[in-house]
Amino acid sequence: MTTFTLNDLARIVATRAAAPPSESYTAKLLADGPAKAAKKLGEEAVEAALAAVLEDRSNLTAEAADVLYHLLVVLQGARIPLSDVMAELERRTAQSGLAEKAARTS
Ligand SMILES: N=c1c2ncn([C@@H]3O[C@H](COP(=O)(O)OP(=O)(O)OP(=O)(O)O)[C@@H](O)[C@H]3O)c2ncn1[C@@H]1O[C@H](COP(=O)(O)O)[C@@H](O)[C@H]1O
Repeated sequence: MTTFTLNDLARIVATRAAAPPSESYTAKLLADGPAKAAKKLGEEAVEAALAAVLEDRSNLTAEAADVLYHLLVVLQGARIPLSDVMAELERRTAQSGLAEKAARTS
């Protein structure tokens, strides 16, 4: 059981964003512009979805890690703090997803 959190990784990403692109994959992705990190996020999400369909647990674990890391890089590039995303998720806990969907589509 690890104590490492998404917050810890977000802090690492924020720190590495300021590193020279030659020394950091995070900095290189961000230096290449928002479309590059967004494209990587999409690719990793598709790979994670494929692993889920194939019921490949170890690959899904690895691809899920890639998705979360690249999502944090995209958020860093957009200057959206992880806490804003968590606040949105917390707001949503007030209602079930099905109830929200029903309210939106009726
Ligand atoms: N968690 C990650 C992480 N997950 C995945 N990756 C990188 O994401 C890339 C995944 O893309 P691919 O598998 O498609 O590999 P690729 O072909 O090399 O990628 P491209 O050339 O297409 O960009 C690989 O280069 C991985 O190393 C990550 N790079 C960094 N981190 C974290 O960020 C920290 C800082 O890293 P740097 O910014 O490199 O210092 C690290 O210590 C980690 O904690």
